[in-house]
Formats: sequence, C-alpha cells, structure tokens
Amino acid sequence: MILPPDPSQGRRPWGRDQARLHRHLLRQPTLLPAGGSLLVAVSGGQDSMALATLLLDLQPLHGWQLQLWHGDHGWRPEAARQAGQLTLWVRSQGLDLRLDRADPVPGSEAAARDWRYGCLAAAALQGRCTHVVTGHTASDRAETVLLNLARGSHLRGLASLGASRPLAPAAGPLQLARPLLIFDRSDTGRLCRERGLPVWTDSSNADLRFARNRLRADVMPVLESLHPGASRRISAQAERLEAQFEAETELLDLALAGLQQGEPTGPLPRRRLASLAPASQRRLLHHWLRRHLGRDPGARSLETLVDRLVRGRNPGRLDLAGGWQLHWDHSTLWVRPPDPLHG
Ligand SMILES: Nc1ncnc2c1ncn2[C@@H]1O[C@H](COP(=O)(O)OP(=O)(O)OP(=O)(O)O)[C@@H](O)[C@H]1O
Repeated sequence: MILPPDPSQGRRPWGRDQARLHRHLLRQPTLLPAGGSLLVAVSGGQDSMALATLLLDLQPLHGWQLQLWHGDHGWRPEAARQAGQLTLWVRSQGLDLRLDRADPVPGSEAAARDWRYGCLAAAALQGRCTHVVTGHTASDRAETVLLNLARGSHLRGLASLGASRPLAPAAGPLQLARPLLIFDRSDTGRLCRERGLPVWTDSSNADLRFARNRLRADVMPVLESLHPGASRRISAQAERLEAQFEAETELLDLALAGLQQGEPTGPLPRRRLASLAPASQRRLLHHWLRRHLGRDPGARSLETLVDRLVRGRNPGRLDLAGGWQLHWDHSTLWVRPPDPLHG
C-alpha cells in the first residue's frame, strides 16, 4: 500500500517517481531501513541530484537522518566552483554538504573510485551513518553488464553493481546501497527537468576515449531504439543472475556438506567427486577453494586442477595464489595454508 505523505511533515512533492521508490523500499526493507542514517554521495550529475531529491521527498515517511557528501577530484578547473554551487543548493534544502578535495589528484578512474569510497567510508564512520547511498541507475548497471560481457568476464561479473553490498571489510557493517536501480537515465533526466534541479555536467563524461562513454553514446541508443527499455531489462537480468548466484551458493554449501559429511573446509573425497559430471566437479571445486582461500581461486588454477585430476590417479600438488597449496592423493584433496615462516 502506498502511504500518502504526512502533511504535517512538510510540503515535499509526491508523484509517480516518489511512489515507485517508496514501494520499492517497502518491498526491500533492508535496503534503506526506516530510521537509518544515510550518507548520500552527490556528484552533482543528474542521477545523484535525482537521488538526493527523492530521498528528501521520502524522508518524512522513512525517518532517515540524511547527510550529503561530495568529492572534488581536482580534475577540472571548474570543479571547485561547481562544488561551491552544489553546497549552496544543498543548504537551500536545509542540509549541509560534507566536501572532500583529493590531494594528490587521482591519476585514473580506478584511483578516483578508490579515493571516493575511502572518503565515504571515513565520513560515514565519523557521521555514524549506517548506509552510503549512490545514484547508480539501471543504465549504469546495463553498461557494466555489457562491458563485462564484451571483456569475457565470468558470469558472476555480469551480476555486479547490485542493490547493496558491504562498503568495505574495514568499514564494518556499513552498507553501500543503490536504490535507483529501478530507474534509468531517462527517468532521472526527466525528474531533474520537472523539478528544475541544477545539474552540473562532468566534461569527462563526453570523452569517447573511455570505453563506458563510447558504449553510452554509441551502443545504448541503438539498443534502446531497437528494444525500448533495453537498459532496464538488461539490468533486471543482472538482478536475476545475482539472485541465482545467491541460491547457488547455498545449494553448493549443501552439496559440499553431503559430499564431505563434515567441515565445509575439510578434505574432499576424490572418488565421490569424480563420480559427478565434470561441470558439477568444477563448480564444487571452485566453491570449496573459495571457502578456503576467502577469494576466487582463478579460472586458470581450476582448469589446471581439473585437468590433472582427470588425467592421473597419482598424488599431486598445485601451488595457488598467495602461498596456498592444494594437495591430493588417490582418495582425498586437501588445502594447506601459506607457511608463515616462508611468507
Ligand atoms: N565526485 C563525486 N562526489 C560524490 N559522489 C560521487 C562522485 N562521483 C560519483 N559519485 C557517486 O557515484 C555514483 C555513480 O557515479 P558515476 O561516475 O557513474 O556518476 P556521474 O556520471 O559522475 O554522476 P551521476 O550518477 O550523479 O549522474 C553517482 O551517482 C554518485 O552517487
């Protein structure tokens, strides 16, 4: 049920976008929990301006504490002026803007992203926030899916940019939430126009040397004209894949428990494993190694392993990344952690 806004709480606008986001949040109550303390990352672009505005509109219904954050990478001469204008707009909404300036200036997109998330984690911790919120939309997710597909990434790479994840292991329970994945870029653009929001364009978004910008400028419009709503459907497909991987992880845990009849990181019985179809063996080995190593074992290690296990019955050993070792004899496979004395 969509609750109308409480008139005693102010006169924020209410329309189809607010109703849609509100419904989405009611359906996923852990995404931005009522009463949570949210740090909203605002670049000044149309997506995060729409995000800040929608969260301000819904704030009376959800009781959030809102704080806004902006990062100035120092890349463009006009960035400091834009940050000043953004500060004024945020103040006009009754909030303060936390501002960080990069020093030294990050040398790449990846370094800029690391710097932003580092600042966001620190600011969130300082401001006692439970969630960092970004303005990623279905369009961003669709672009990520297509770029990963073109690069030949593992299927799991196609499920990236999900609705939420822990921000960083060091940031404890702090979550990164992306509530605007139900909207695409045309929705946020329309909302900004309808509300007369100031939008600061980033000139580097037009630079066609960046793969994402070329995809955005040349590929997405073609897909959208062939199949209107393509971005949203590609993004929804990634969402389904993500859910499928979650289910698969649980099922693999059950299968491992059945196979081992004990500890999920204990030894693996080789003959019982070999009785399964090669694809199932590969999935189980991958999952078992992930449980040990705490990260992906890498496609190459897995292929080498399966190849050697299938070819011979003899004992063997495979060196894995980070000093880990995998051993096997005719009946069992087991993993040895890195030797601290030879690290
Ligand atoms: N300089 C920044 N300061 C604050 N938040 C940022 C900054 N850059 C990116 N973000 C956050 O990350 C999200 C995705 O970043 P991305 O670079 O894809 O967006 P953008 O094109 O810069 O801007 P927008 O998404 O606001 O249109 C943004 O919606 C915003 O929440």
